[in-house]
Amino acid sequence: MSTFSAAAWARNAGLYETIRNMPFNTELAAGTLSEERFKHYITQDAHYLIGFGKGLAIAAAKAPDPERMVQLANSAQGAIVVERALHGTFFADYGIAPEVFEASPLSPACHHYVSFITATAWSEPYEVLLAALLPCFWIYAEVGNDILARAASPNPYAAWIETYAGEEFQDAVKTMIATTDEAVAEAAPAVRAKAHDAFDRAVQLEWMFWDSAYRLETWPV
Ligand SMILES: Cc1ncc(CO)c(N)n1
Repeated sequence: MSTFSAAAWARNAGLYETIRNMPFNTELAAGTLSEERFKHYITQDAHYLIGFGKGLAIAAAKAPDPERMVQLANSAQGAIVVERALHGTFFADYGIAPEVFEASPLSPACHHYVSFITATAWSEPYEVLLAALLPCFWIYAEVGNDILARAASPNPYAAWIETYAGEEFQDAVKTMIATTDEAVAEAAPAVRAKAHDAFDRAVQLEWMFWDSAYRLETWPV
């Protein structure tokens, strides 16, 4: 049987192609993405990263051995470090005041994604939780590399691109893939099937997150 990650990626290869060609990512690479759309994105992403960090911290608590605990706890910290960077430099550069951020609601797509992660974190076993968190790493590593390869230079979004195409993030992703494969390899078939469902759902939610930023999504009522 192939590794979980190879099977999961193969199931989502078509959707990954769709994601990398989304207007948000194409325009970000070209440097033509509107500031309004990028601001919507980083505001929602700051909200998202707090939920993502919480999911990773719960995964750390569920980990079967101290090595994995430390790794996942470090990733939880990493998510908050990126969130702080958004809050610091990015919010300052784009004129997003802290109180404006505090008062901003999660968009429907962000709310859905964070709710999915926290529900999975509290209700599902370790293997399924890792599978739900893996696309957040893996899709960004692939999209980051893909955008870097075709990015216009200079690009107003260079700092964002470097975060995800950078070696530190790329290494964290490789470790997360290995950790997920190791966990799912020992899981019962029913758990492996749930892990696939969680991975597929997270890839869909990644698409929805970028799409919602592009549409400047708000609550309809
Ligand atoms: C929505 C989303 N998914 C994944 C990442 C990468 O951690 C991010 N910053 N935001």
